[in-house]
Amino acid sequence: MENRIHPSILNCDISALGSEVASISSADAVHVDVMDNHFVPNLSWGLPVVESVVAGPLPVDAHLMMMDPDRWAPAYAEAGCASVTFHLEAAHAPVRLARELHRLGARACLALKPATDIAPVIDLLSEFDMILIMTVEPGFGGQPFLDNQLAKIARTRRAISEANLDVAIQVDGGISRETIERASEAGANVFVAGSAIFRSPDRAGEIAALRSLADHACGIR
Ligand SMILES: O=C(CO)[C@H](O)[C@H](O)COP(=O)(O)O
Ligand SMILES: [Fe+2]
Repeated sequence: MENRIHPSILNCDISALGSEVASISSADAVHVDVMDNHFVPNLSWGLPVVESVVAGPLPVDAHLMMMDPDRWAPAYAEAGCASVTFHLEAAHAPVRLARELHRLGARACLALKPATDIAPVIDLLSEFDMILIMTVEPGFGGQPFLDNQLAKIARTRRAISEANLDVAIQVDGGISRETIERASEAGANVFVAGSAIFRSPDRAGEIAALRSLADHACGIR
């Protein structure tokens, strides 16, 4: 499975959104964090900002950290996001919502906070294109990677292989040159990195370095 790098623009310079996104054009998609100050203790932006990122050069991976995604997530698919990620902890009917996102032409992704077990949703994996295993508590960029999520990544990858499914595993939070190999070895293949990329003076170089480390760690050369 191909490794993908999705820079998070959470801590980019929003006053220069166009050139900030252009600076990561070698990435596979741009990860846009939507926070509602209820599901997480932080507020970022909503649909109008996401729509302006959709108008840019990269596919948009929308990470919705919000209550009641059943009500709000379909609008992000309608806006043209390539994938829409909602949290299991906040969803009322995750399967119905995944099917609705697919009907609207987006990929559907299910996110789990660090304390949420994958076991109760193993039988639902076939409904999703991607599972997001949070490697920090959602809400803020720049937090340290939680190694205690590696076993969950490995369990999820095993379950996907055993069911012979083609489901990506995304990791988000604390991904850097120091941590990406561990996540890749455990079975992740889509890597969100915010501060590691946006704090780098050479963003294209950082994206290439992360991709290369992930490729080597899982055996792609
Ligand atoms: O979802 C998120 C936070 O809830 C962000 O995508 C994530 O934190 C990225 O930032 P960093 O790479 O700096 O940890
Ligand atoms: Fe995120």
